Amino acid sequence: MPLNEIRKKIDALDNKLIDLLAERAELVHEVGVIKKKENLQIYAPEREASLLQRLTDINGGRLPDKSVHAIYREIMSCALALEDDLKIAYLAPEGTWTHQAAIKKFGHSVEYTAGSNFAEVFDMVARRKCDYGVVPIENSTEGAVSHTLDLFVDSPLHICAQILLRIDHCLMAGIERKEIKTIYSHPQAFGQSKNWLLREFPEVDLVEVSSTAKAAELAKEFAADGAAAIGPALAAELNGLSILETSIQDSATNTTRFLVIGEKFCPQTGKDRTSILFSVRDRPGSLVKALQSFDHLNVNMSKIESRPSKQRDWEYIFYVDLAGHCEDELVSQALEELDTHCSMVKILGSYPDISES
Ligand SMILES: O=C(O)C(=O)C[C@]1(C(=O)O)C=C[C@@H](O)C=C1
Repeated sequence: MPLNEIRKKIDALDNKLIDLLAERAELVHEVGVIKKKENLQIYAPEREASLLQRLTDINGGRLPDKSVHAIYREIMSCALALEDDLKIAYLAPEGTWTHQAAIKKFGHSVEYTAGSNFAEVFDMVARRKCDYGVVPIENSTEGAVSHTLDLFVDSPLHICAQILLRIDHCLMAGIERKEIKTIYSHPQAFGQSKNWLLREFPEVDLVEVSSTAKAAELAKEFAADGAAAIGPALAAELNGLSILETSIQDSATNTTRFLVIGEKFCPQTGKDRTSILFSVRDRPGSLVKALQSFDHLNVNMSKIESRPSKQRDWEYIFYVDLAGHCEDELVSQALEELDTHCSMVKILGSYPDISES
């Protein structure tokens, strides 16, 4: 078929797509009206998870599932903006990995507000200045983000979704590689690129700052003093810096897990994850007995972290992730049993256990 004929067919299809999208938007508007009347959450991660799964199941065309998901991410982003002016809090400045994780989950049509640190992100959601916040919880090479874990202890917020984001760090600067005297970055990014830094820049000063995007801003500001930064390519672009090397992290599959925090839990989807925190009574065997609650009921525990309680020296709070939803029969029984061995149990949230980054 000649090119102009094919383009005519594409135009006709695009006209149909626009009509279909408009029809979808009408229905989404109706959903929004019902949700507001019944005081339901506008963002419905359980519905998004089942919708994306259904698209994967029916997709038999040339487009890979990843592309279909990306298109629908933006369609659902428009829906969220249409139903309400959804506001999402992330770690400032623009271009941080947290910002990129937030966009991966909520798309480009919702509003974003930057907090200067993670405590402020929690606070903006708790004070209802934002509907949801995005915070990192763990990295596949560097482990837990302890600051986020600590913030959950006193927060009334819940976890309603998770985001997995592949992290590819770049070395960026406004100067040449041989002129670099100082490299700025976030401690997690330094940790994720440790071996590369020791090999390539053993003599250079490493300065920790609050985010990788902030590091890029400093690399620009102090270029004349020999400054460079480690962080996302987007931060280089936003600050007009050159990328001197890509993919410098020690693990090729370096991935960070982020959490979406909000006021309410997410309903069951059939493939969920539950995050809890607890502290045990100061008695022999109490931690073992607490953990046996999961084993007895065959509930899989996928993660455990401990943090100082900050109330008394050598007293700890444990963070555990479980397979299943807290309303699932076995998980709920395991949590009841756990309660009998603990001085405190807090369910942080149950949310869809997505596995693709
Ligand atoms: O079904 C809903 O609850 C909607 O609000 C619609 C919709 C969609 O566009 O399909 C939009 C946002 C939600 O997070 C999930 C789904």
